[in-house]
Amino acid sequence: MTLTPVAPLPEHEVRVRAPGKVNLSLRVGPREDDGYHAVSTVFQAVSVFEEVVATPSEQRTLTVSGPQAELVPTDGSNLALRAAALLADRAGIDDGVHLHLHKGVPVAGGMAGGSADAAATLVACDALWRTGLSRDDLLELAAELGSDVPFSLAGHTAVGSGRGHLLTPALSRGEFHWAFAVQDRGLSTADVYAAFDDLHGTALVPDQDDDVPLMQALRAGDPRALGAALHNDLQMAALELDPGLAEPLAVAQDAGALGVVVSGSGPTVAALGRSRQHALVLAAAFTASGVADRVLTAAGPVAGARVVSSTD
Ligand SMILES: C[C@@](CO)(OP(=O)(O)O)[C@H](O)COP(=O)(O)OP(=O)(O)OC[C@H]1O[C@@H](n2ccc(N)nc2=O)[C@H](O)[C@@H]1O
Ligand SMILES: Nc1ncnc2c1ncn2[C@@H]1O[C@H](COP(=O)(O)OP(=O)(O)O)[C@@H](O)[C@H]1O
Repeated sequence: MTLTPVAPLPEHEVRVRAPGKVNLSLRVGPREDDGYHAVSTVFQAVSVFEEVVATPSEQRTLTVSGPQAELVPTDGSNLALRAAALLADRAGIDDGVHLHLHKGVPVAGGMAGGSADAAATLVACDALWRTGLSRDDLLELAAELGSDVPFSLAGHTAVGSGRGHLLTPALSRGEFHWAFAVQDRGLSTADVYAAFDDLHGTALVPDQDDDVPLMQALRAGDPRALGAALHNDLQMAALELDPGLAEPLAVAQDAGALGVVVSGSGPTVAALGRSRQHALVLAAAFTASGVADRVLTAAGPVAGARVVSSTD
């Protein structure tokens, strides 16, 4: 009798992709007693992705690759490891996991890369460990990890209230095309909110009615109207901390962007194009003028954190 060698089973591996975001509108109210500002924001998930690969392991460990990987902490402060620990705790699991993050979203760039890693890790470990938690349970854990994490899980287009963590899906037609001017230097979200307080003192409570034209532009799939309605209350604070951001803002305007805005707390600058082709023209203008360390193009909206492959 001859024995046919059996190929080893592939190691169980779950691969999840989660998108970055741009805040189409970010309206900031006063700082509340919990230290957070009440916000009203309209998020759009864009096709710049983080990928998280989760495999079983004795310990909980992490490796990182991609542009700016050296800027990402690999200790317990990493949002992905915090997400795995929180999920294990809530689900009563003490399995280890190895997480590999491949970063496509700028680090500390105002596009929620860390939040995307956390959301992707919740989805990956939930699948690996078969926790049986519901989507709503995962959204609750996401909100504990950070204000932007629920949106990274949900994706598409949504209005965020509270700290930005309470989401209402918003209607949006068609695709919008963006060019992003990315900087190697990051901006700390906490510092930008503190600079906002210094500039504005007692901010007004944000009013969602201010975003009616923006919501109409989304429903109509009208990039010109969307460009005119882009708004970011943190932009002045980001410019105060990083005056050099005036340059990519001006370059995009001169190159005919339909609208240009600092993404979230910055320093990434987002420029809206008329079409995919026009977004490439805007990206070329960023590159030619030397105002960005890296340039990306992307389309939105796209889905939130999703399993892309699983060996089991
Ligand atoms: C500005 C925004 C816009 O979407 O995104 P980023 O630019 O960071 O991507 C968000 O409000 C950031 O969300 P996120 O990055 O998840 O922040 P968190 O970890 O929750 O908070 C980091 C710090 O930011 C400040 N913070 C955050 C959210 C909020 N509504 N008010 C705040 O004052 C607090 O000082 C907090 O300690
Ligand atoms: N998985 C992660 N990826 C990136 N940064 C992380 C991660 N976990 C923790 N951090 C820390 O969070 C900071 C902000 O991260 P990031 O989410 O990229 O930016 P932003 O909040 O501007 O969207 C980083 O400077 C880094 O110190």
